[in-house]
Amino acid sequence: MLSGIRVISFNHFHAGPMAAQFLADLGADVIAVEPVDGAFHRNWAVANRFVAGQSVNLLTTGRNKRSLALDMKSADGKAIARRLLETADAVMENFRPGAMARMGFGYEQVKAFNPGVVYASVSGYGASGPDRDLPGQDLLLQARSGLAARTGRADGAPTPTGPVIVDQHAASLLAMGILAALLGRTKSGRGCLVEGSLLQSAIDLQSESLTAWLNGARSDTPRGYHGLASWCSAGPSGIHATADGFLAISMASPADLAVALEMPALAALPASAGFDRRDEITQAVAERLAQKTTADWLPALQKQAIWHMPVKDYDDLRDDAQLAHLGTFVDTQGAEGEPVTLLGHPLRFDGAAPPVRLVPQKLGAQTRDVLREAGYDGAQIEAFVQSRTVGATAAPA
Ligand SMILES: CC(C)(COP(=O)(O)OP(=O)(O)OC[C@H]1O[C@@H](n2cnc3c(N)ncnc32)[C@H](O)[C@@H]1OP(=O)(O)O)[C@@H](O)C(=O)NCCC(=O)NCCSC(=O)C(=O)O
Repeated sequence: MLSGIRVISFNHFHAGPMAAQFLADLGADVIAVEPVDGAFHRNWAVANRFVAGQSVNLLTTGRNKRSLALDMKSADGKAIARRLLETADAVMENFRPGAMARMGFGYEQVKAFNPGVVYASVSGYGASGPDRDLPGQDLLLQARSGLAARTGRADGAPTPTGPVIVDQHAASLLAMGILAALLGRTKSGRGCLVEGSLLQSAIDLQSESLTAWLNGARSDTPRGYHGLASWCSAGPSGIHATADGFLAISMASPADLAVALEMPALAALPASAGFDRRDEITQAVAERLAQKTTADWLPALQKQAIWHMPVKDYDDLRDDAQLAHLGTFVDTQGAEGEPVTLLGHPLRFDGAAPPVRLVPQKLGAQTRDVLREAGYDGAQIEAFVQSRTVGATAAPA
């Protein structure tokens, strides 16, 4: 779909590499440029988090990309980068604001020699403003944005929602922005600067609850599902313990619950009681659910068409027939032939998910190929390797 589109990705950590991977999955030629010692996300893992010699972070975001190791602070590295960037449809980076410009390749600098370029940046807090230089990291932004304060148990401490969800959303938004800019360019001929931030991603994740709050809705419950979304979720929406596990119940009317859970006291209540008497209903339902196992409850909940779901953990996901049907997990071979399991691309096009064309590559695996394509000859490339301007893992051709 994006075949013929060249993306030069200067990303590290999660948000930038993940956004680049979306484009790579869709067929773009994504060249991931890393320092000659490797980017943080390639190297960041204590020993037991390396899978088959590669960091989990690289396995997560390295799919379908070519790897170029390049010292962007050396004169030769800058010359190579310049040559590559002249051919770029899109450039991506997620360093702190100003880092790319210091290396000579900020938006204005690249636009001067590649006027049609789409240039995409993710920062922690925005490219300008009082907090622009703060380190941007998922957990910090969950704390900063209200997400942690509103999540967790109602009576517990602020709780992050899970690993790197803010980065993941920032990546999706950035990929969407890049695609829109590329599409716009086909009509106008002009490129543009696309900027995202983890802060705005974290805010965007809370669009429903925050919009309600901004418009006057308040909850007595500081945290938990009702603290986060009380304005649109009636009791007993939430996760409740059964005798042997947990069940999510969502948006059920008291009358339906009365039948499914055999709670006659609920039968006469109007649907609005789910809001007006939420705490009372929630407590009663929680007590009732705890009396039987999850499996015991399922037939009645299904019969009454109550929206429900047993809470699953990762072990369950591997055996989930629907996920398998969707091709969610891709068992393949890593860069050295070792067995690895990757996540597949989450969208389908004409019924099929984009394939894994390239597993996450060793650092600099395509350095020589990319430099040859850029017009350098074998002797020049080996001289760059010797001087550590580039890092290359493949044998000289
Ligand atoms: C993640 C960061 C806090 C990491 O900060 P730092 O490690 O201090 O890196 P900085 O971005 O400040 O600077 C990167 C430096 O690397 C240099 N650099 C980069 N690429 C190269 C190459 N190829 N060659 C030579 N030097 C290079 C670049 O010039 C900068 O140098 P100098 O100019 O000399 O400084 C920040 O990058 C950041 O806030 N990024 C924006 C938000 C974001 O996407 N965060 C990732 C979240 S991941 C996450 O939340 C998670 O995984 O969990």
